[in-house]
Amino acid sequence: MPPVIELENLRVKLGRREILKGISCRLGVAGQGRAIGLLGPNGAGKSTLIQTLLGFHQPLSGTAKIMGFDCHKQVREVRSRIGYMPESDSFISNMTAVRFLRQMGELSGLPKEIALEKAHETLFHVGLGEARYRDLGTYSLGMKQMAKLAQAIVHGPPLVILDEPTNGLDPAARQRMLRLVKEMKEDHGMNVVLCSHLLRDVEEVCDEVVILKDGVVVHEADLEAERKSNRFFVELEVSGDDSGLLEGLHKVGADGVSEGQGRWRIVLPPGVEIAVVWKVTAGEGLRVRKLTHRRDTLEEIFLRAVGHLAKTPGAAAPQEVAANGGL
Ligand SMILES: Nc1ncnc2c1ncn2[C@@H]1O[C@H](COP(=O)(O)OP(=O)(O)OP(=O)(O)O)[C@@H](O)[C@H]1O
Repeated sequence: MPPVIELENLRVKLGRREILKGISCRLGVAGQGRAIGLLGPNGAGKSTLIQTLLGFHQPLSGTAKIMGFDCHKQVREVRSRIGYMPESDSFISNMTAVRFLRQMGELSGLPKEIALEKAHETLFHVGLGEARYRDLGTYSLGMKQMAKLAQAIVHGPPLVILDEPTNGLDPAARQRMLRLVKEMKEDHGMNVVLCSHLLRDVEEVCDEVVILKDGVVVHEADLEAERKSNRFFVELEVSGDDSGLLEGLHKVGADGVSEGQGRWRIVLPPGVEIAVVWKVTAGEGLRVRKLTHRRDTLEEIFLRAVGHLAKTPGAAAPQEVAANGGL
């Protein structure tokens, strides 16, 4: 199956600065509803990449393709297959939602009557049915986000790019937005690119992630596969002579790093249960003072990729970072 997005040594220059510095990756699978998280610290080049996919920037070299179509040379083919929800508002404020959506549908190639029908249908779908005849300028922030989502999907594109879709939403509205995104991929087979600073959102809906930093891809991860693998990270504190602990761990297929003073960081591979840690420590005659375990989170994957966390468990982190679920 061909990828939905295919980047081949993509370089993009804005003004005199090279922003994307040779990006190559294959994301999504045509015909399968998958969500791709696009992550990166501020200034990494995410918006530039999105704008290049939408055909606004001519690559300095290399190519960007969507479903096999070149984003620069075949803009019309590409745009008819993409729905785009921008981060900033892009409404005509004294226009009703239904009229706005009909126009966006028409601009995306739908015939007039079909565009009107789809406008009504989509506004009901995102929960704005009752407010569809109101001017967009009177909408609350949450309603505006939903209207932006609606205009991105009104023409039923196979690929939807969402830039910070949960920005400014309260918890209930955020859940509704994420549920709609999941439905888009699971029930309608759409591919979704989700660009967000909220790793929790990406973790909740995405199947794969690509992390950019300074215009290059620093990490790609298949979250689906990571979720299936049962890798556990264990933080252990023991008292007693722990000089034989590492060997004991290796014997059961686990690995660990001593942080000194009885503190250990241990990685358990798939299929190895936490109980083995108790067994090994008992075998070594050690007293367990503390044992906590958790899975590798997307936050850790992200921080490692952008260089804020040590690459191996137990090694000192080069920089302190706030671990609050956002970037
Ligand atoms: N028109 C432009 N001319 C020159 N440099 C630009 C232009 N637009 C953006 N840049 C620079 O390109 C770099 C990448 O910007 P971009 O907006 O793509 O990053 P981003 O990952 O989307 O960041 P953020 O998360 O803050 O939105 C930044 O350093 C920015 O200052």
